[in-house]
Amino acid sequence: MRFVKGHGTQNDFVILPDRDGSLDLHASAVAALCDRRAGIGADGVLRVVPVKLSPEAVSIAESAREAGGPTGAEWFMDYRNADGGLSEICGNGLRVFARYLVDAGLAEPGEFDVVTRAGVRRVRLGREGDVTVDMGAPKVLGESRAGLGGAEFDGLVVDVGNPHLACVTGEPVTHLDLSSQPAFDPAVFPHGVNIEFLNAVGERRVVMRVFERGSGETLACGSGAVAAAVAAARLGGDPLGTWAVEVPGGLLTVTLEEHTSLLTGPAVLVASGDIPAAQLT
Ligand SMILES: N[C@@H](CCC[C@H](N)C(=O)O)C(=O)O
Repeated sequence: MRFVKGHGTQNDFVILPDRDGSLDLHASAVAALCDRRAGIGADGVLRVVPVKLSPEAVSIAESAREAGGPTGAEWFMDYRNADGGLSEICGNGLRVFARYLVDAGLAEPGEFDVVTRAGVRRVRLGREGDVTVDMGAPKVLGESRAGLGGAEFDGLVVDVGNPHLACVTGEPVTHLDLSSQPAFDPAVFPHGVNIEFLNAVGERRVVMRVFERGSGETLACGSGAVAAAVAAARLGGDPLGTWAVEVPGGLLTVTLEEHTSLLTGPAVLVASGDIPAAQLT
């Protein structure tokens, strides 16, 4: 099977074009592909499947339509974490997914909709350059705490379609040891959580690191950047506006609007090749 490798601010993905919807992707195969020594290596997998060939995507698209949302999305981003688990959304993955569709001639540059497990999301891109994705309206659900290296961090519980705990540390985050899972309250996050640690470094600018559910520390997390901007904006007293989010893999821009949020950043395809069928079983 063909694959393409891409990344968005070094949050990297194996893209699997599944144009006839026939790929039965198991968690073990995803984990093997994402293995950085024995596999291709990635933070996650993006299966590219036509909406009409995925019953799951058809039902998500129908719900969106019934709620008065967009119609006509042709592609489903079936996102999997590096451990093989499913997630609702991946902001960086969605940019890379859109870049792949345009690059492969499966979509025209401009604006189009993509079905994700978090709902239908609009993307905007040219033939090259940055990609903007509409991440929907983040929901603040309360507060919780993360534990790391014997310290406790207060955080904001933010739903960006997937679960986040955004902790504003008030001090540099570069020294934090994110080599193992930070502690969190499983009663608040029964399905796990993505945990961001962030520090304000200027006017509407934060530095962020993240420990992602199912992938460990990654060099960027798009939905995490949205959650980080929400937490920082809340502390700053102005919930709307544009934030620069510096991550180890580069720079993301998040615009918080009244009814939605926009994530902008690079999306790059770096390689392609063939995966032996035996690797996918
Ligand atoms: N890297 C992603 C988020 C991927 C999913 C996440 N690990 C989860 O389990 O929810 C992003 O850019 O948003």
